[in-house]
Amino acid sequence: MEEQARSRTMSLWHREAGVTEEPTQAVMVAEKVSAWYGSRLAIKDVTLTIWKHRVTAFIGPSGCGKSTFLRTLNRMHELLPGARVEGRILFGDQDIYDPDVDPVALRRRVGMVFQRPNPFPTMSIFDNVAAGLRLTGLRNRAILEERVENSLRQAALWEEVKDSLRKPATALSGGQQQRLCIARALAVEPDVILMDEPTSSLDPISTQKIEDTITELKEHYTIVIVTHNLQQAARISDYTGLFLIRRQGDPGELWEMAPTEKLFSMPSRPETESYITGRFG
Ligand SMILES: Nc1ncnc2c1ncn2[C@@H]1O[C@H](COP(=O)(O)OP(=O)(O)OP(=O)(O)O)[C@@H](O)[C@H]1O
Repeated sequence: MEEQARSRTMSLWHREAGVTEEPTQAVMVAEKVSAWYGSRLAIKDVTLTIWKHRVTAFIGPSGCGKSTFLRTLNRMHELLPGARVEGRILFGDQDIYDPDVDPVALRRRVGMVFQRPNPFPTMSIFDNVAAGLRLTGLRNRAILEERVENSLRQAALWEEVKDSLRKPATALSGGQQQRLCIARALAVEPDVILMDEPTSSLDPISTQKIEDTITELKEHYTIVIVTHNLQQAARISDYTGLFLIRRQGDPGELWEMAPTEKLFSMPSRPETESYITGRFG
């Protein structure tokens, strides 16, 4: 019964968002998610669906809560002292905020890539990718090697590093380090990968490589990306959500979410039009 009600509500949201057909399965559904830093409400009542094997981008001006919302999707927000979340986030059929959900296990299925490449600096390229697998107890050398190679291939880094797997990760360029971090996230075979401005510290060529990688990855993974770059959202995402704040000091809100083509060509709200045409933000 609850399942039926949920699917009716989802259909309504989709119609509002301009989605005429449900394109794939919903992987995550956020319902009225609010998040605080101490007493400061940073995002308010965010409701949206993340679709399987699609790229969803979040755009919006600085400070409107894009990263905060992203971090609620794998319970990283709560790692900060005083931070808390209200609302529900369904991953499959389970609310990830249920008391019996292990956040560490969740983060294996909903992985994260950060703004600045953050490889483990004392580890080799191989060990960076193998680290998460070893934590799951995998010790078999042949399987480890296979998984590391596959992950590096998926992250489009294998050809560049296959002869230097024992070198320290810090010997790589910034763009290569970011693809290494993507490979590290992929190694534990997550369902969803969250990316928080993954190219903002990179040059245009490295950025393009990561964008190409994201487009290939969506065949097997669901990707959610925060980006400041509207062209990037338009190039690589299937769905785009715009976050805005009404007035300084107000919490961020999901202002409009739609298939990317629609959001950029026929937005429903005037503020969306102003933002995407560069009139503010
Ligand atoms: N660690 C923190 N402690 C207290 N407040 C925070 C913290 N991180 C973010 N905030 C506040 O929460 C609000 C949303 O920030 P958030 O970083 O999610 O926005 P954003 O849209 O991702 O911004 P940007 O595009 O600049 O990264 C802002 O007002 C910010 O100041």
